[in-house]
Amino acid sequence: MSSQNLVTVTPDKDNDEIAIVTMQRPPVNSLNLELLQALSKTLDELSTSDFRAMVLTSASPTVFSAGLDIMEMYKPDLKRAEQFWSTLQDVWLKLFESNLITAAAINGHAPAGGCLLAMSCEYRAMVSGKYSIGLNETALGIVAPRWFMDCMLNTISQREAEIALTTGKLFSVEEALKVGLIDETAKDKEDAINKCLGFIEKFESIPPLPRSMTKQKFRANGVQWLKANKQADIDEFVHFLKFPQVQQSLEMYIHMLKSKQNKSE
Ligand SMILES: CCCCCCCC/C=C\CC(=O)SCCNC(=O)CCNC(=O)[C@H](O)C(C)(C)COP(=O)(O)OP(=O)(O)OC[C@H]1O[C@@H](n2cnc3c(N)ncnc32)[C@H](O)[C@@H]1OP(=O)(O)O
Repeated sequence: MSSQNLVTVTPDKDNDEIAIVTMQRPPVNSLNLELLQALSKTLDELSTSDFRAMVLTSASPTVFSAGLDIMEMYKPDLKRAEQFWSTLQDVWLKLFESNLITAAAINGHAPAGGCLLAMSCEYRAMVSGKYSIGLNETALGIVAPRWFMDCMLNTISQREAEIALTTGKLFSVEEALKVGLIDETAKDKEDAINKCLGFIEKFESIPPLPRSMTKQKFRANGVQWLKANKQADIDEFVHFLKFPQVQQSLEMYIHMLKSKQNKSE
């Protein structure tokens, strides 16, 4: 699939000022460099378009996004790893600070980087079922960067976030609702999108500029650090990937994912 098709933008059928942004990198929307570049380009285009709101969702029937593509971190080409991390930073900044009203229709699992994308939006509706969401990095032997933590702190309490991150917790849908990691549950993807549209409707009579400026002021603390430390954060990521223990943990995790597949055959 060409990178142009990795993300689609469709106006909502009843309101052409709302963009339905769909990630479609089968099977699990793992965030590789090309999907991140497609997301980054889409966010640039939306920021200068007539759209005033967006709903982020996925074309997969059971996965919103499986997070970062582990193959980008396992035995990486270091130049590509730099570009990969820099693009992830850009996607986060563009989504977290977007002028648009942003909502996520989480139609399946959203671990790690998938959770980050959802938390970067202003509102989350998640389909009920045996899905999970959270920042599970420590369970994989890796450390979520500071700005992932800041993003979670914009969503749930510091205490819940610290316990969740240190234990690598993946929340069930019900648990996520209880701590406020998601705002509502939905019965299916269509219902999740409708709930996002309901959230967007709240701003019908609010002028867009003061709205987005207010949002950005709330979010400024989280983004200031990354803006001031972008290159240091990239260097830390690349340095981190060079540790043999990190590569071993990733190898074991990849093995676990593949053997899980074999077991169910
Ligand atoms: C600056 C300081 C240092 C910073 C250090 C790094 C910080 C890194 C920050 C974020 C990290 C991440 O985002 S890591 C990714 C974390 N993601 C996960 O743990 C999820 C892993 N996947 C799953 O649990 C499941 O796949 C699923 C629940 C999402 C879906 O399950 P399902 O049964 O539907 O699908 P399969 O498990 O059979 O998977 C299908 C297929 O996809 C491959 N796969 C799954 N996830 C990933 C992934 N994240 N990256 C790459 N590939 C993935 C899986 O292996 C299967 O592949 P094959 O069909 O080839 O076997």
